[in-house]
Amino acid sequence: METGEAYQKKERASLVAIVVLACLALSSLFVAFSYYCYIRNKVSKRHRINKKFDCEEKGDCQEQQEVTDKGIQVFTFKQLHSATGGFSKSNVVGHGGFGLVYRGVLSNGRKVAIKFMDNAGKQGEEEFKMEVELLSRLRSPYLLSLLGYCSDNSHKLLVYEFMANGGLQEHLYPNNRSGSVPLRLDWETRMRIALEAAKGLEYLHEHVTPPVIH
Ligand SMILES: Nc1ncnc2c1ncn2[C@@H]1O[C@H](COP(=O)(O)OP(=O)(O)OP(=O)(O)O)[C@@H](O)[C@H]1O
Repeated sequence: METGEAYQKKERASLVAIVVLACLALSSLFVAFSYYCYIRNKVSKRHRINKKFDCEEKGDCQEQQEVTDKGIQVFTFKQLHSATGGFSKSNVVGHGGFGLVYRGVLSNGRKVAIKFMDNAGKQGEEEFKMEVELLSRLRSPYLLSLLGYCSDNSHKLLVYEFMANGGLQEHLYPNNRSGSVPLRLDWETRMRIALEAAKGLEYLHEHVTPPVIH
């Protein structure tokens, strides 16, 4: 007959054995899972590289378009070059504080406005990325959205939705070089434009952190 003390000892030993076995099982599971993640990451990396080489060989890299977490596309200079017919003069639609603005058509047929930065060399990569980051946070139905950008050291460009009717400024002061035909606006339309422009400003001043004040 086992004494009560011996029985308790046995019970403790089996409890310790169970705990040790459970810990071992958990650690093996953890090691196996980490190894699985590592292999999966490696395989998908290789897959991405192969795809990149494939598309570069075939010359159709549009499908592999890089997109930031804010949904902003990262274009190559080559893509924007071909979208604007080699930045041809005939595609210049304006000139602003950033630089020349070109009309362009992306490979998927989307019409865009491409702002080509003057003196790109003077602005650092980080500074430009910060600007892109700020612009990509602006989302309002009253503002033109930034669709993407390109930054390859010597070239910095921003890609926006294209305003088919040109900017409001051209309609207020139609004798500029963009050549857009002034719209005939009734008073109701003028009031709507003024109200929506004010809503765009309100968004920039009141709903963006830090506020954009120009
Ligand atoms: N998205 C667009 N679609 C069509 N045309 C555009 C677009 N963006 C700019 N433009 C044209 O390019 C011109 C210059 O625009 P841009 O925004 O660079 O200068 P801006 O209005 O003076 O502003 P900023 O001083 O901030 O650069 C506009 O007046 C307009 O004719």
